Formats: sequence, structure tokens, C-alpha cells
Amino acid sequence: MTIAAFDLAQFETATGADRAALAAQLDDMCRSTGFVILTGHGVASETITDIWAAANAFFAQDVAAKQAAAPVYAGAPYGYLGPNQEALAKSKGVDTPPDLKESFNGRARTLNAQVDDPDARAFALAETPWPDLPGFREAWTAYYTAVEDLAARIMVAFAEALNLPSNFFEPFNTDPVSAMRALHYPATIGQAETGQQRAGAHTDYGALTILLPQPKSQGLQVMQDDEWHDVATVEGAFVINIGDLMARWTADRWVSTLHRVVAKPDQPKRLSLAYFHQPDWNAEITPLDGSDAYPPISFGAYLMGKFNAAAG
Ligand SMILES: O=C(O)CCC(=O)C(=O)O
Ligand SMILES: [Fe+2]
Repeated sequence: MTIAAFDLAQFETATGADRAALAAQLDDMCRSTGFVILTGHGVASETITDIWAAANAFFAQDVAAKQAAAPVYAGAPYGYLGPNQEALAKSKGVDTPPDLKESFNGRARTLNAQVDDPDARAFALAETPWPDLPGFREAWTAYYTAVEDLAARIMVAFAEALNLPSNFFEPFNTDPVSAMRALHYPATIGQAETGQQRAGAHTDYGALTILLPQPKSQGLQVMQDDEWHDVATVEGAFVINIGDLMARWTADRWVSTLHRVVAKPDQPKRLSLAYFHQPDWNAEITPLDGSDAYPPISFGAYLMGKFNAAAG
């Protein structure tokens, strides 16, 4: 099985029947695997080079320096999360040893005023504790801004793939509470514990994930027909996938596919960057096909429910 590729620039310059045909292809990809290799994205290679350098420099620090960027309170989602702090499979109710990874996590760019519940605000908009590394915050913000812009362009293609007006998602995306993580999977020596992965099997919660795996690295796998399939890295391309929210929004026309980063013995270290694109906090999510497949829900309430379920 291979994940199909979609050239965003080609779509954006196409018109008429050509454009409709490309939108229909994207719809197929989102219905069958929910994963797409995205080319023609236009993110400057310098922006990508800079964020890789920043992420590498961050994870190369000693533990104390990394811990200096620990979350502002225990349990806050942003900052440095060291080894043994997360088991993604638990979000699916599967009890496993912790994932073999560490991460640095950054908050949305703006302090969204729609998040008016104090508990939700304290969590979803907690401060990002920036590391004391020259250029890190600038490189992070430049890349974050670039993928945020890219996400808005992908949402245009998604709208057309769903036979909606091109700008359909715009009003749902005025001030999104998105987030980004840099993930570091240290080199593996010998066997992992039973059931332990670099990232346990999970689905993403939100609308759209824009993933940049380290070039030439291995390990990302998607579940299709009850089997795990490798997702090959394509130099210069992003891997994008839809999350649970998009599956719900499309009344399960599109699929939020189980994926993981498999742990194998004697693998070199691997880095990846994952940007999680969300609608506005107060966006009302009602099945787009007009059906009553799911009751309407506000995105913020939905997201907090996901976080609480994963923590519980
Ligand atoms: O590191 C990867 O390639 C995937 C990470 C992932 O799926 C996630 O963080 O949601
Ligand atoms: Fe994921």
C-alpha cells in the first residue's frame, strides 16, 4: 500500500473540470486512508532548514537545559516533555508502556479570546516556556506561521473535495487554537518492552495534522485492513492526515486513521514536526452532510473532552 500524493500548487492553479477532478482525487484519499503526501506546498526550504536546526539543537542539550523549558505547571501541555511521560495508545484505551520519545510543544500564536472558561484557558493557552537557545523561538514561529498558512490553503482544497464553497471553512478558522510539537525518538538499542512503541497507536484529535518526518527516516505506519503499513518519507513533501474532528464533521465520509511510530531494535534517532490544525474554539461542528450522525458540538468542549479522556 502506498499513500497517494496530492500537489497543492497544481490544484490551486487548475480551473474548471481539471480542478474538480483533482478535488475528487483528494476526496478519495481522505475517504480511503485519511493520509496524503502533500507536494507543491510552497513552504520555503530555508524555513524548514531552520526549524530542523533548532529542533536538533534543543534535543542535543543536556537534561537540565531541556528541563529548564518544562511546562509552566505539572500537566500543562506546552514545553519540554521528557521520556516516559506519554503513551498515545492510552488515548485509545490501550494500556502500554510509555512511548520512546521526548518532545517540545508550543502553543497557538494568539491568545484566543473565545476561550473564556478559566480551566480550559489555563490548559489550552498555558504559556510556552521557550528554551534559552539563540534563534529557537524565531525559527519555531516562522515555521509555525508557514504551516498555519499552509493549513488554510489545504482547508480550501478540503472544502472543494467535499463539494462545499471554497471559502467554507474560513469563518471556522479566524483564530484557531492549534499547536505544534517537535518530537525526538532517541536511537534504539536492543528490544523495546512488549507493547512499547516510539509513538503508540492513536488517531489525532483535531481537523488536520501537517507532519514533517525527518528526511529518509522510517517508522511511521498506518493501519489499513487490519495491518500496519509503512509510510515512506518523500523528500520535500509533508505527510498530512485528518483527525477525529474531521471524521466527525464529515459524518465519517472521511477517516481518521490509526497510526504509530513503530519501535524496532537498533534504529538511528528520528525527529519529526507535527502541527495540529484546529478550528476556532467556539466553532460549532455540525455534520456537513446535513445528517444527524452526530449532535452539534462546540470545538473547544470537544477538544477538552478528548484531553480529559486521554488523561483519565
Ligand atoms: O512522529 C511521527 O512521525 C508521528 C507523530 C504523531 O503521529 C503524532 O504526534 O500525532
Ligand atoms: Fe498522530
